[in-house]
Amino acid sequence: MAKSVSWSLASSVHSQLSVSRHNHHQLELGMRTSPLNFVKRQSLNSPLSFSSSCMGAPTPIEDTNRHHSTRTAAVRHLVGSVTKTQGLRFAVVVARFNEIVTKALLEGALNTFKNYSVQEEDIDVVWVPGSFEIGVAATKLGKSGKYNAVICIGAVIRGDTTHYDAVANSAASGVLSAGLNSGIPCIFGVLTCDDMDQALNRAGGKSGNKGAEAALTAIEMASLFEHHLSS
Ligand SMILES: Nc1c(NC[C@H](O)[C@H](O)[C@H](O)CO)[nH]c(=O)[nH]c1=O
Ligand SMILES: CC(=O)[C@@H](O)COP(=O)(O)O
Repeated sequence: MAKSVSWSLASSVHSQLSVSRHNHHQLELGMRTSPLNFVKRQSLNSPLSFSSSCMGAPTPIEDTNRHHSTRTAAVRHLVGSVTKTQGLRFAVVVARFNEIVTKALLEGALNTFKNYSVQEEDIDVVWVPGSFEIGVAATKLGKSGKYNAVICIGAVIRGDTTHYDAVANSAASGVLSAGLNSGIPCIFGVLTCDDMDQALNRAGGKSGNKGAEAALTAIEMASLFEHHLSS
């Protein structure tokens, strides 16, 4: 049986995960300049080159981290692959409240699925009135057994009262509970913003598209569960 051993992880899985996710984002935006350019170029050429599915000779990523590294063949690192998407199924729960924002987030998510070869017939989009309702729908979808991951999209924008805090906190804990109770990754793609400008900037504006990032997270988690954590 093939063992899931990564040779290239050095100081921490988490640090490279964040670098890699950032890379995918940058890849979409076409930006390649960064102090971490060398490491990033590795991942740009070979998405998730540290992935458990990529065996072989140590990579330059490892060499750059030699002093922090505790490389050993006995340690297994299990990481989802964003390139192994075949057969993965996703549900996207979208809140209609602040629809101008949530539609743009959804579009970002669907574009990412397309870019990573997730088939349209493997995606269901489920609409709910507001972010408060996302959790219960995500729980139902997660428990249905039909999906490898559920993406939750909403936009909570601060008003004059404390209502914002109630809706934002409920949305976050609802999505968290949905994942924990269903055992299916439920991804938090709910914006919590002070004003509409902040929200639009994160829905395809100058701060990127959080829906696209949520979709990439969903793919990675779906792959992790399907290829490494299923019993
Ligand atoms: N104010 C926002 C809401 N409010 C609506 C609630 O989510 C919910 O639908 C209602 O309280 C009925 O249960 N929803 C958002 O998504 N964003 C907001 O800014
Ligand atoms: C999420 C919200 O808080 C918002 O729509 C409600 O606004 P307000 O606090 O002015 O009632």
